[in-house]
Amino acid sequence: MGSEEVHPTVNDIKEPEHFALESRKGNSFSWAESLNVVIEDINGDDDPSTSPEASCKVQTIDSKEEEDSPAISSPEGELALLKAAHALSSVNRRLALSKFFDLKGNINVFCRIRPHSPDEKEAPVGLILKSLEDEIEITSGKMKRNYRFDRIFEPSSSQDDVYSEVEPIVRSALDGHNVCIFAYGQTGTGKTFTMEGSNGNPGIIPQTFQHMFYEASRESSVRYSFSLSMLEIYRNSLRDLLVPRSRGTTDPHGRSLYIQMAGPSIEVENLTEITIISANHAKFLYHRATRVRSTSSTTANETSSRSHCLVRISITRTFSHDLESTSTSKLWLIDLGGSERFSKTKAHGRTLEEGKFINVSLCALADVISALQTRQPHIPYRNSKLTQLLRDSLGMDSKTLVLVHISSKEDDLGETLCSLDFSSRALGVHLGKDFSEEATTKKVAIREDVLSKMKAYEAECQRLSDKIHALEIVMKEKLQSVSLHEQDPDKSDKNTAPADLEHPKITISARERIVRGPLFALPRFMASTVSSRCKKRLNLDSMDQRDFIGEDPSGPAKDQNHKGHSLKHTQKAPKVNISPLSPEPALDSEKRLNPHTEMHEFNLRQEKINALLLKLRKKKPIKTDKEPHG
Ligand SMILES: Nc1ncnc2c1ncn2[C@@H]1O[C@H](COP(=O)(O)OP(=O)(O)OP(=O)(O)O)[C@@H](O)[C@H]1O
Repeated sequence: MGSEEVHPTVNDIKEPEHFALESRKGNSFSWAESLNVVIEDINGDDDPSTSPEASCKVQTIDSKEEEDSPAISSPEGELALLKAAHALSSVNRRLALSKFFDLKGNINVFCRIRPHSPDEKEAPVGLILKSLEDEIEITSGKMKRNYRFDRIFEPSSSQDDVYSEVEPIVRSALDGHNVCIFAYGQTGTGKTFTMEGSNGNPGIIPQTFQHMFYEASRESSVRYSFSLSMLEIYRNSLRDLLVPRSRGTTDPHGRSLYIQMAGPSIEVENLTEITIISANHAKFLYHRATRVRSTSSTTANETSSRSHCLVRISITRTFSHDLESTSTSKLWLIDLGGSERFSKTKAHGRTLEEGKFINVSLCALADVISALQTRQPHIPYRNSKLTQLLRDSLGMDSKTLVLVHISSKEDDLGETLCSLDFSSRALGVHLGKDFSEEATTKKVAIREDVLSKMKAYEAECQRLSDKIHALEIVMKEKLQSVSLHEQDPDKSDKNTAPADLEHPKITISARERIVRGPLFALPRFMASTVSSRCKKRLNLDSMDQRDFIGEDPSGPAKDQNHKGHSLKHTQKAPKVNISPLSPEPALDSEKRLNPHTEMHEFNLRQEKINALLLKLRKKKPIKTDKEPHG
């Protein structure tokens, strides 16, 4: 009997991403949990004969047993089982993440308090600012006010503290959700510091680049491709930051950017989009783009941002069981222009105009978030370019995180209260949320529990991935030694254990391996990486790889050195799509996840997994007679 007919393959079961997205509908949690028990039962972690280590051994089983347990009587079967377990852990992780957001809500508001800068000549008079768990208490004279947040970062909090709380939301963008992360606050309170960071103290944006590529390298059933766009909204008009700006025009090619509705999704016509091939590549492009951002000196900040700066990462996922099947999500990382009180900043002329535009669009954003929080039938997206642009990434199943920045200086009290009021609206604290101590403690405990489960599933995924890779290496070695034997039996006999030859079914020909798809594909370490595939396709005329591969281009000296390359590169036409993973355009609104189709697929796959597990359960322990190879 051909092994393909006998062995359940990962193609039957391996695609968890579709159904993971529908975790909130139906009973997927209990389903996943019960499957987990079954898998553990079969896998028998405590039983050395069925442990993944044992999978690396050549197994001797009688033919009766082989018939009964075809799935794991061979390395291929063992691999299928490991991949099934990996897929399941992956589902569990995604379900835990969805549950986490169910508990937290799709809109989260954090607060970061800026520390006093060491070079401030006199110690500033501070507000009596207490942060009690998730609450801030402001006392100034007779005034005392309390504000709630999902999370508060004290002045002593590090960039890593912040990113560890942001990480789940970035993870959910990788799982297919649209995500917006905003830095909001008064001028000079540290928005750019939080988003961008400094040398040696990277903020959310560089850490996200790093995280994305790390996660992509760990995934075996989904391939990711990422592309980057950057724009600013300056005085209510859009500017592409990935093209060089010549004096007096927003775009040397004379193109204007238009916001367009493409079905349910929003596109920006003429916006440059560059496929990014590594975290360093992304950082390089980011730093180059920020140099053309509109900034000027104000009383509050020497390099005050006079616009909203938006980084858009389009994440295209290609499912390895079906290369035709792709989905694209958007991750927006937004450094908003600073909110201002003109009586305080004494702004005039152009600076005053810029400030007005910023304030108007911030109000529009607050209105949209507030309408979403209170589930209004009408969401006023059209009131500003900012909210029009983010229409498909705010609301519905998208995740939103607002990081409100405040100063603890008494002098900034007015601005601080404005920012806190904005956050109250966004968080909906006055909308009858149950904030009793008991309810909060309970909620926090559940959240922690879900989060720790999620981390445990992540660790499990990693463990299984390692085992899969180890087994693939062993299989590959066997395959090589058997092909050697076929070419020159005398030579290869010396290297090949007789037991190997007793089990010729592991000798899958190269042709078969291709036909049989990803399960039997080359081990991961031999396959070309995203980066190498991209490199091949990349037009080296338009992009100097040395600019970003293996080096962090963020340093000013380096930026200078590469100015020539940058300019050359930015002359490219927009929408550079050199994705090696999908022949389709990186952005395909048609293929965005449809909840109904997803649910249907979920049910189908659930049935398949049940059938497979029933089959696997009949298996008896396998006797082994040889130590692992690798
Ligand atoms: N948490 C922090 N730790 C250390 N330094 C900080 C922190 N937050 C802000 N700063 C410093 O404060 C200064 C102003 O910060 P930043 O430029 O990030 O403010 P901003 O809110 O982006 O201002 P604007 O709206 O005017 O652009 C910078 O020198 C920055 O390095």
